Amino acid sequence: MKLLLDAGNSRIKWQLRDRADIVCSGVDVAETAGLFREMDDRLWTQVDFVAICTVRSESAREALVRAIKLHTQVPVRFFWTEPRFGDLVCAYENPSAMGADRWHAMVAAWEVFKGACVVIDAGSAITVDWIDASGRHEGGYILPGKNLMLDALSQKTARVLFQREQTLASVSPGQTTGECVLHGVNWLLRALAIELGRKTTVPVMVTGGDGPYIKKALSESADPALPVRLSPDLVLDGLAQVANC
Ligand SMILES: Nc1ncnc2c1ncn2[C@@H]1O[C@H](COP(=O)(O)OP(=O)(O)O)[C@@H](O)[C@H]1O
Ligand SMILES: CC(C)(COP(=O)(O)O)[C@@H](O)C(=O)NCCC(=O)O
Ligand SMILES: [K+]
Repeated sequence: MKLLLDAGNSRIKWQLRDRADIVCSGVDVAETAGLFREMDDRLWTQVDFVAICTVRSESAREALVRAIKLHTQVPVRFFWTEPRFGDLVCAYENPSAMGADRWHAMVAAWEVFKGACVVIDAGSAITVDWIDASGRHEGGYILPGKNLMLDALSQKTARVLFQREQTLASVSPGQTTGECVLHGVNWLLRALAIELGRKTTVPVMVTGGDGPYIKKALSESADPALPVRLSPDLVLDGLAQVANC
């Protein structure tokens, strides 16, 4: 069985897969021993390969390897952005500079649609990437995600004081600082989805922690005929494909 990891800037998501079956899974913020609390000794003996997609720092990458080596000595391999995978071709002149999460998300989306599509990953950062009908990556955008926007406001202003409430989905004009900030960020995410829905004629694949919010806004605003698919494990799906498991 293959252990697959997607180490994003906020959270590390992992799954133990037996081909397409997800046998065990977990998520945590840090690469500590507790990351794999859902695994037991019996499952660890069944792991024969570890595949990792990371956008974290080099020191975090090394810490992750140490955390894995506490449990298993099987090969651990990192997968980075490649110039191409099958028909999918990276737009970057220097593909290794593009986040490996973006690449593996695109690999998985291309496998699903096998045609022109947009991939939006609403994680710590929000990334939007376009693929044309031939598999050529046309390019994309990188924007701050919801938490990063809230962090920027609380750290770079003196008097914008608010509590975080992740569940608040309203976009009505706020009447307290907290409402103004939280509704404002929701409004921006919604505006992004509406703009995407208005401009896009090709299927949209959505992933990331704030993916459900983007998907909902897209579904409410775009042409009902526009295919919009939410796939929370998109990066792991792409990684599984590239790692050939
Ligand atoms: N339990 C949660 N912990 C952290 N972020 C969450 C959680 N639930 C939703 N989110 C949202 O998800 C975003 C992070 O998404 P995620 O896909 O985990 O990021 P990354 O891939 O960068 O690690 C945050 O901006 C936040 O708004
Ligand atoms: C843009 C990202 C920060 C997104 O990461 P995430 O929000 O999923 O943690 C990551 O893909 C990254 O570090 N990219 C490197 C720069 C680039 O893609 O051009
Ligand atoms: K992201």
